[in-house]
Amino acid sequence: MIFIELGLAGAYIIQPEPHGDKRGKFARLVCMDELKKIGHSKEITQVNYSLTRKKGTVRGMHFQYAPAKEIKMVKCSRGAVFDVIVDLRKDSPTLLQWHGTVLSAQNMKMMYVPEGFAHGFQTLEDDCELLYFHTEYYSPEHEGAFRYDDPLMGIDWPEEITEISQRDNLHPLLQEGFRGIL
Ligand SMILES: Cc1cn([C@H]2C[C@H](O)[C@@H](COP(=O)(O)OP(=O)(O)O[C@H]3O[C@@H](C)C(=O)[C@@H](O)[C@H]3O)O2)c(=O)[nH]c1=O
Repeated sequence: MIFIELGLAGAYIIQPEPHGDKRGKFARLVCMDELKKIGHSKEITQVNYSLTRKKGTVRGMHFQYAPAKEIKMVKCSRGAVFDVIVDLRKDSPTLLQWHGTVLSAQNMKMMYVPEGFAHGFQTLEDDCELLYFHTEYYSPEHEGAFRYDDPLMGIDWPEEITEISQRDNLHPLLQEGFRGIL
């Protein structure tokens, strides 16, 4: 398991190191012992799954406020997605900066999303499956979100947007002068 530091402090790409043989592959995806290397000690409370049917679909941008703020690790287990995180941490020198990486079943990469970050993705193929490993329980009353096309961060989605939930389409833009969360 390799941890690749991103320009947004505390965020990583986790690169699993699969063992291959003629049957296929075996890989560890989450290992609390290895995660200590990046200072991670919180337990995983939930593992969630999503299937997105259509190429070009966007889901996001989502986060949870304190006291339900969470770390999540995101893995694409089928297909390929452009996965995006946005730094929303108050006083962070990279506040409102975003990072996007292709996660695919093939490359096995996982996004390590720290607390205080928003997350979203766009599918690059039909029928994409994601697995999420969370450190907090789902808490609708602490959910936060903003629009995927918020000009404050100007995420450069790689594909034409073909599908988005009504809820995601109605999220507000972040206010001018937004100072972050946490
Ligand atoms: C996120 C979530 C949703 N739900 C329910 C609420 C709703 O009825 C249904 C679908 O929820 P949503 O429309 O919010 O699903 P979705 O838009 O896929 O939400 C996900 O988006 C990506 C970008 C993330 O980062 C995830 O953490 C999560 O927020 O599932 C849960 O029961 N538990 C959960 O943890």
